[in-house]
Amino acid sequence: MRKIVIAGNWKMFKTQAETQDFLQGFLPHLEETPPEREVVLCPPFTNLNVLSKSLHGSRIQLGAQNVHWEENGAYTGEISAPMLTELSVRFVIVGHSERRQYFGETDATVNLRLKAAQKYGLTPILCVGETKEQRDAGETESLITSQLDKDLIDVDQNSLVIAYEPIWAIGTGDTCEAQEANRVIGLIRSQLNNPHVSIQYGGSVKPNNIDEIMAQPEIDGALVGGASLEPASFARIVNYKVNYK
Ligand SMILES: O=C(CO)COP(=O)(O)O
Repeated sequence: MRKIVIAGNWKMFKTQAETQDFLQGFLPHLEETPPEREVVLCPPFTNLNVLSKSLHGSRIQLGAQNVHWEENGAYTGEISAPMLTELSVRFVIVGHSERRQYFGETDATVNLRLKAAQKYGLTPILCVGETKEQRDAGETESLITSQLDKDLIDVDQNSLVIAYEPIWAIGTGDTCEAQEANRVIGLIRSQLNNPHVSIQYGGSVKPNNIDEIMAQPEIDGALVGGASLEPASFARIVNYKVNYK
């Protein structure tokens, strides 16, 4: 069964105090959220502890934004999978384009991180997607195929979420047309060997486009950046309406 997974990627936003304010505004809205929708928050590492206590017993799942492939060691600035699972973290974003672009993440290190996450019972959210230049050059399909081929070597597709995040749509307000996102996600699905993998769309998901995005048959959820920082807008996203016309 493909699950619906709506995840907020907070990137490098929110102190612990701001996180508490967010929860106060956001949690009441979850009463309207259909139970089959998984709601995930991926805050900065520094907020995981406070969230793991505040969310105990709540339906919100915790996610991290990165994980190292070793269990421990001399890797200044990195966090390991056992450190995350101790805080009840269930998901981890791996291979986000900002990690690939600014921090030297490669398909080889993405692959190591995916396998380490799974080894410790974390469900990775693998991000793939093309730049504007690659899209304009007609390279979207080949780029995504290459990312999937390399990233998923020896990765268990029974415990995996994929996010299609076209880089040109991230933080730009320039959303990928819902039908086009649906087409690319269908293509990603055709390259997997497990039909039950949930595949999200990410890139300028907002309250005013979530209904159309979620109406697409191939799209199983969303990875939301900016619009997940504000309680009312993230609430509208997780409470998307299914009767979109
Ligand atoms: O990168 C993203 C989620 O991982 C998308 O960010 P925005 O929703 O701010 O475009």
